[in-house]
Amino acid sequence: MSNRTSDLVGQVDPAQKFDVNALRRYASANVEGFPVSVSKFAVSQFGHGQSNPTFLLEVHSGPSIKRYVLRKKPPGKLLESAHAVEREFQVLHALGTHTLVPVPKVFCLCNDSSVIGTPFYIMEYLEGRIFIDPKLPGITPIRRRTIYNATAKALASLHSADVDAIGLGNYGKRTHYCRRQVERWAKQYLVSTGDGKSERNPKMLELADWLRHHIPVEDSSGATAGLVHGDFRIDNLVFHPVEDRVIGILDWELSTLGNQMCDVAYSCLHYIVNIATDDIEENGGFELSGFPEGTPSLAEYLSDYCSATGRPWPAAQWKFYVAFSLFRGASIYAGVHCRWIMGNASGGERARIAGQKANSLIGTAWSFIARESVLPQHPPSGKKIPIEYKQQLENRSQDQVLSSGGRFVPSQKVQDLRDRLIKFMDKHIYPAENELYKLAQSSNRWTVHPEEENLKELAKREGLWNLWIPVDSAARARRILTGNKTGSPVDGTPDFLLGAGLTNLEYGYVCEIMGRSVWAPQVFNCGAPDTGNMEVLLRYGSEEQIREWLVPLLEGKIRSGFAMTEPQVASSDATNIECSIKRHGDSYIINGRKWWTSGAMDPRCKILVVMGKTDFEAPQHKQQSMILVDINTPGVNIIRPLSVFGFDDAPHGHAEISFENVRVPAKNILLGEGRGFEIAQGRLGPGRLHHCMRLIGAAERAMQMTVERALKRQAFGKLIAEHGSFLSDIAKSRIELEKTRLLVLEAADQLDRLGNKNARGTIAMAKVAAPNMALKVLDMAMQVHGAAGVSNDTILAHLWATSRTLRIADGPDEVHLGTIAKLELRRAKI
Ligand SMILES: Cc1cc2nc3c(=O)[nH]c(=O)nc-3n(C[C@H](O)[C@H](O)[C@H](O)COP(=O)(O)OP(=O)(O)OC[C@H]3O[C@@H](n4cnc5c(N)ncnc54)[C@H](O)[C@@H]3O)c2cc1C
Repeated sequence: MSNRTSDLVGQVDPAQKFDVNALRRYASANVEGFPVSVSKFAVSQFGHGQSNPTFLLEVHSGPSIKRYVLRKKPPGKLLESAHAVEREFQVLHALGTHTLVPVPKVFCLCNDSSVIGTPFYIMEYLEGRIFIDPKLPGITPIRRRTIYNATAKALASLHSADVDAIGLGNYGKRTHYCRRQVERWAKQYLVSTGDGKSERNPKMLELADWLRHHIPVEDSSGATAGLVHGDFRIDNLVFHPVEDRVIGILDWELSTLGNQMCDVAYSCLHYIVNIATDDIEENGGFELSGFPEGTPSLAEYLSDYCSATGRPWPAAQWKFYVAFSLFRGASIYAGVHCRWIMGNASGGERARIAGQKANSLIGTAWSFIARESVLPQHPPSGKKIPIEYKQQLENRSQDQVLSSGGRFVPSQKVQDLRDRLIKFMDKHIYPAENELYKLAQSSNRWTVHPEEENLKELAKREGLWNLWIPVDSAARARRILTGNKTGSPVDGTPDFLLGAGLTNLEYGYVCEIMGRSVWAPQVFNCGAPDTGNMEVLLRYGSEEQIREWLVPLLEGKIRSGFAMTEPQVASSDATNIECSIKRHGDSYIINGRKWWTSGAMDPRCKILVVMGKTDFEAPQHKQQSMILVDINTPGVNIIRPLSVFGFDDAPHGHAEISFENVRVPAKNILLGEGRGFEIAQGRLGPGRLHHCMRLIGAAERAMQMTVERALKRQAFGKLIAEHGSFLSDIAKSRIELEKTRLLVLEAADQLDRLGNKNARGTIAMAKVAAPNMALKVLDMAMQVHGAAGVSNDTILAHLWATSRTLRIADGPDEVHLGTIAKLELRRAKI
């Protein structure tokens, strides 16, 4: 069984209390995005872990609650070089900024002890699961293997960090790590034991001698050197709330540069000894007490690590590394016990038995040294990959399209962007979903959650911004904004606003990831209807329109709406539209009624693209025009928000709006009178495909949730995953999803190569196929989730409602089917 991170907190230990008001003042001045008006500031303490006291900060501001984690040095006199929170901050900052190693984001470091008594830092709170017991009780055997594999991969990822490239080149000395460590922990042991302290064990001093004489040669060459975590155990990892992958590696107090095999051995100690917090028995590890079903053997775990890092098999040196880890553990426990005796250990009563645990580890080290063989000469054969491991590899290939060639294989650049997006979603979007929903369901629903704006800034900084902008449209904007005739990037241009230079096909691979959450697209400034409206301005906007409206939209400072559909006429046929746009001197006067103007309820919405008729007598497709209307213009009346199966999509919303004698400057017309249809075609092609791409992501999330659920829940004596009907449903869903993904990518590719008009048939096919596929997959997912699936406790119902609207919005299925059929018949006639 796992613990939710939030379950591990309790009241603050009286010995650890500090000035909460001083902390609050400091945080509001130094933590970016810290709420301005705080109604309640609650502090609780994490009970798990015994070294640097760690606290949960809950900051209430109106209906929203933000959570942070604070880590500080313990109060009182401390052992030299221990509890270095400054170093923890440094390593977390470097890894979080420059690598994909899963770590919580850090906000600020305070070295000033006058604030709360000791230095401290504040970091992101990760909502997830922590497995305190390495036996993983309550977890199905097949998931145990995945969790262990994820652990080996997390260790491999941190060991693969290029410390010189990320500013940690001087974080420690790389060579002779073990030699220095043996001396350090021997010395620490002496300091912690003796008169009036923990009782000294002579076997520990002998153990230090044995280690001094068996240090591996690689320790002096630095061959196994790099970033070392120093306390890498499964209970220092936060796993995703439902998925079996690591989202955060915690507790970096002992990190440094050095011999990474020490980390590896330490992460395996539960195979050798029972390190459960309140058990002091010797030699009680998995190898003796038995493996919980599904757990990989030590050799299999090591082999996972070695293949992820490309490390040689460590059979020859293994005895040293394990003995050293036990030795170091014993010294740490002796230190904890010593601090308990002196009355300043965080971790309270558990610290009391730490002296006995130290002796137990010393005893285990000597029995391990006495063993004849500690590891097979070679890693286990890779021939028999367990089914669940295979499954994980297959899952991986859904997220990491392997670059082994083929037509729809993204470039390295796109793959990198995709990886970064996946990490961003894991770290920031999924954990924020609940908070965002809470506000969207409260009486303040039509306000923007500050976290959404914070995430936008973060996405901008990480270069995950405006990725939807096609290369050609970016070039036009660049030409207009910089006067550079070639449209190629030049120094000083606002280039970060103009996307990553992706084609529509390339965008398909990344947009799909955003579609996994209804909240994600706008965080990356890639949400509808803004992208369609920005596309209109990029392609057809005058220089003045671009400067006034496009730039703030690209910056994400404002949002927009697209007002075409009207309640009184069948708007799937836009020739029916009745809204009038009449020229009067230097102005146009607009009169009409629109509904389903998405985004118009959003307080950030400042501009509407309105479609209406400038000439009711002109040929049928020349009557319509599009015009820009500032939403604050007199006569623009927001009548009500509409809802979809009860979801009003606050704060974005879908508005009914009346336009009563709305006067706008004539220069607001787009492209010219009678050009509305032409613009609509340009707007709708890519916009439709974006919907399809996001629907692939929604279906992919549903598949993932379905599988996870089916592997956890039992009905009639077996897992849902073991029932035949489920197997058939999930397989069929996968077929549907993959077919549709290929069709959507094909349409995007045709859009790039053939243009909007010539790609329209395939775009229409994708527009019909994608929502219908997503609905089927989501329906299956809801079925597997039972009643929970149709409730708002999972995201499935909202994703289903959104997918259902896309059989109507941006053209009902029948209209697209008509287009496909017409083209098919025309082809037959040729
Ligand atoms: C959540 C949501 C968001 C939206 N956002 C926007 C927005 O931001 N801006 C905007 O302007 N509009 C928006 N819309 C409106 C949407 O684009 C229209 O609803 C859509 O174009 C259909 O128009 P209509 O509702 O008038 O249906 P109608 O045109 O009345 O059509 C009703 C039905 O008639 C049938 N039908 C229509 N044409 C044919 C045909 N050729 N052959 C056979 N049967 C046919 C279909 O079954 C169709 O569903 C949104 C809609 C929803 C649900």
